[in-house]
Amino acid sequence: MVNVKKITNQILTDVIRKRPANSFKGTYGKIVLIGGSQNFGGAIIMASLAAVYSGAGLVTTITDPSNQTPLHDWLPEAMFVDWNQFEQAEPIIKSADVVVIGPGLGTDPSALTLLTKVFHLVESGQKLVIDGSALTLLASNNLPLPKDSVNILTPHQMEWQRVSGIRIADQTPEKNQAAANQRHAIVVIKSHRTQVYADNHVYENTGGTPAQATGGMGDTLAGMVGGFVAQFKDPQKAVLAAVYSHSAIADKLAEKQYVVLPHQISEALPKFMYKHQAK
Ligand SMILES: NC(=O)C1=CN([C@@H]2O[C@H](COP(=O)(O)OP(=O)(O)OC[C@H]3O[C@@H](n4cnc5c(N)ncnc54)[C@H](O)[C@@H]3O)[C@@H](O)[C@H]2O)[C@@H](O)CC1
Ligand SMILES: Nc1ncnc2c1ncn2[C@@H]1O[C@H](COP(=O)(O)OP(=O)(O)O)[C@@H](O)[C@H]1O
Ligand SMILES: [Mg+2]
Repeated sequence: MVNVKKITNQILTDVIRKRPANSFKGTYGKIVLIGGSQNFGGAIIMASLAAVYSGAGLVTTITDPSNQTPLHDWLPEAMFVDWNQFEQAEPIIKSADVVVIGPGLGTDPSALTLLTKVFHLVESGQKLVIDGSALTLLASNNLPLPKDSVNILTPHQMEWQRVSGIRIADQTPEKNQAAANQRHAIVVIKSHRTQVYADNHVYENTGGTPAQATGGMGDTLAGMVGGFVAQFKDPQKAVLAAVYSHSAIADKLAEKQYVVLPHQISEALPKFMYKHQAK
């Protein structure tokens, strides 16, 4: 039997450090987010919002040009690169600490081309968060994961079924762990009680509310995971802290509202992280 450990609020002070006085934006990581087709622009905007509001030092969003103006309306802090201009995107991807790919990426041939290029570009020392359409493309094209990066997959149960071949009804901790180990990846399987598979350990979240069941909630988590791993040393713990924070903020908001909007989670992050940073 696999031992499933609970993720509790202890993870917050373990991970969220007090910012050293002698620091600058470079201290908090360079992150690139790739996604947002013409129809799914909101997904990459929500993910980018989460990355900036969780404290990532420098954020660049590589997306369809139709998203430039709404991105900057929501988030002047993010830089924009047109995903059709790969020669501009390439050096930015190469120099990133963290790459998040997939929110609203879509699954057309140009999305697959972009995903494949990114998989070839990422190197050791980089962290790669693979979410949404990127997971669907990975599964339908049988793409091998990049070898050298730290790979973090954030599927919901159906995306995990596509990636692993394990049907939702059969997604037991034993089977999930074997599939995560085989991929040498940190896997966040999202559901009403999200589980994290990392380095032969299994963790289960203790928070979360049906008020979170709204489009964009996972895009927001992908941006948070990116923001946390960009800043905090241990990628596994950073992922656990992001998963916990995402639902803890939602639980708090849901005490007084029927539905929690993804951008409200991002907006609450700076105060939440301030409150729960290491003393
Ligand atoms: N505003 C936007 O631009 C939005 C864009 N989105 C993007 O749309 C693309 C497609 O993602 P979707 O997830 O919507 O579509 P998918 O088709 O990939 O997955 C949804 C399917 O999975 C099933 N499913 C089973 N268990 C589930 C679970 N625990 N959680 C969620 N679904 C489960 C659903 O019933 C549904 O049939 C992604 O790139 C995503 O990032 C979505 O995030 C929605 C919002
Ligand atoms: N009933 C629920 N209880 C707790 N968390 C939920 C519930 N429904 C959805 N969530 C959370 O919302 C997020 C949904 O992710 P995902 O399906 O990828 O959304 P999207 O792709 O629309 O952004 C996950 O983090 C999941 O854990
Ligand atoms: Mg999703």
